[in-house]
Amino acid sequence: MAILVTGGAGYIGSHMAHALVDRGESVVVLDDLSTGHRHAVPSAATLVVGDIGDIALVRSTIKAHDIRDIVHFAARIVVVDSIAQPLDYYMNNTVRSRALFEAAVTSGVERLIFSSTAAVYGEGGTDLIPETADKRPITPYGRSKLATEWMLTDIAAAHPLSHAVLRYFNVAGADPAGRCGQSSRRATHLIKVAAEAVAGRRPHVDLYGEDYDTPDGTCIRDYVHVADLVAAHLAALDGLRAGATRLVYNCGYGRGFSVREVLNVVRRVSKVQFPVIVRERRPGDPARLVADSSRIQAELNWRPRFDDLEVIVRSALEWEETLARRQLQPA
Ligand SMILES: NC(=O)c1ccc[n+]([C@@H]2O[C@H](COP(=O)([O-])OP(=O)(O)OC[C@H]3O[C@@H](n4cnc5c(N)ncnc54)[C@H](O)[C@@H]3O)[C@@H](O)[C@H]2O)c1
Ligand SMILES: O=c1ccn([C@@H]2O[C@H](COP(=O)(O)OP(=O)(O)O[C@H]3O[C@H](CO)[C@@H](O)[C@H](O)[C@H]3O)[C@@H](O)[C@H]2O)c(=O)[nH]1
Repeated sequence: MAILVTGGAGYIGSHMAHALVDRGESVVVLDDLSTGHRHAVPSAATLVVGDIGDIALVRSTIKAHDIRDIVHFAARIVVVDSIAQPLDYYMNNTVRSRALFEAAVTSGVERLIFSSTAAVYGEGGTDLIPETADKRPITPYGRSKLATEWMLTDIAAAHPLSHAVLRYFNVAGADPAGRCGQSSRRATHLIKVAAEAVAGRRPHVDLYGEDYDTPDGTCIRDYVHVADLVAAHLAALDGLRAGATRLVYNCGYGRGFSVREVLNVVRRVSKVQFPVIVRERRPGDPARLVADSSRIQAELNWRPRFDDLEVIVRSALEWEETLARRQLQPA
């Protein structure tokens, strides 16, 4: 019996794959390596290179490895790209997820965890966002994920598929054991981009907009350490295995930091004064997204261990150094 991790060669999925191996599970990763890396997959896991939309491949993988659980990370994730390439985002995030779900329900998979996003909420407003908040995504990325959530809800109402929907806020940092981290070929995430600037891999950081209706005019996000996020997945998996049929949780800390604050922390921790250039707003950026994560804390007893922006930044910087050392950073 094994657990299938789609997108397990990617940033978050590889951390989950390591955590599952660490606790003695048999892990199969399905990844097309479009943005993922072979080196991120734990050596104890089986890597199947292929597409989640390939129903025959997914079915044969489920059968060959007696898969009962799927953790579904595979997706396109760059919000601004989704605005320029909506067809690609709906295809990869929604249509191919449908194929994966069909293969799952017709092959007797019992449980599935889906990577959703704070982007389903759209403009977050000034309060903490609970799971019950209105879903008004403002980008094709957010809509492609919300459509997939709805699809999963409908499928699970008709078929015996217990599931968890985890809506991540802004994920950052790296494996505390130093085995994996964010290795994107074309990084767009703020902390990763700033870490690349510290490492001298980019000349400056662009700051997208300082005219938002926030205290310093820059966007506010809730940055969550990838190790805490993985712990939330393990708790959700255990909850499903213990009999829960549907779980929906925000994954964030409930504390927001502005872009300026994040860049200041990166400069302070790294002691590198990389240049910051103020640009126009980036399309698709809500002013503020901060989680109300009381539900996952109460129901799964999720207790973050790394909820400190300096710790997150330090972890991202260390991974950037590791990448440089191993010369794994992409051209
Ligand atoms: N990074 C964040 O801050 C964040 C926030 C909210 C939600 N998420 C969600 O978390 C998940 C993982 O994101 P990530 O940051 O690790 O991104 P990532 O790009 O590092 O990982 C995605 C992985 O999926 C693979 N993949 C993509 N399409 C595939 C397909 N059709 N078939 C097989 N493999 C495919 C890629 O090769 C890659 O390894 C995504 O679903 C994303 O929407 C991420
Ligand atoms: O070089 C950069 C990169 C980002 N930002 C700003 O930093 C903030 C955070 O941006 P980013 O790190 O790209 O994350 P988001 O766009 O908030 O989106 C991330 O977080 C979402 C959940 O909130 C996920 O769903 C997405 O996959 C993930 O990309 C935004 O205000 C950006 O405009 C900059 O100013 N300069």
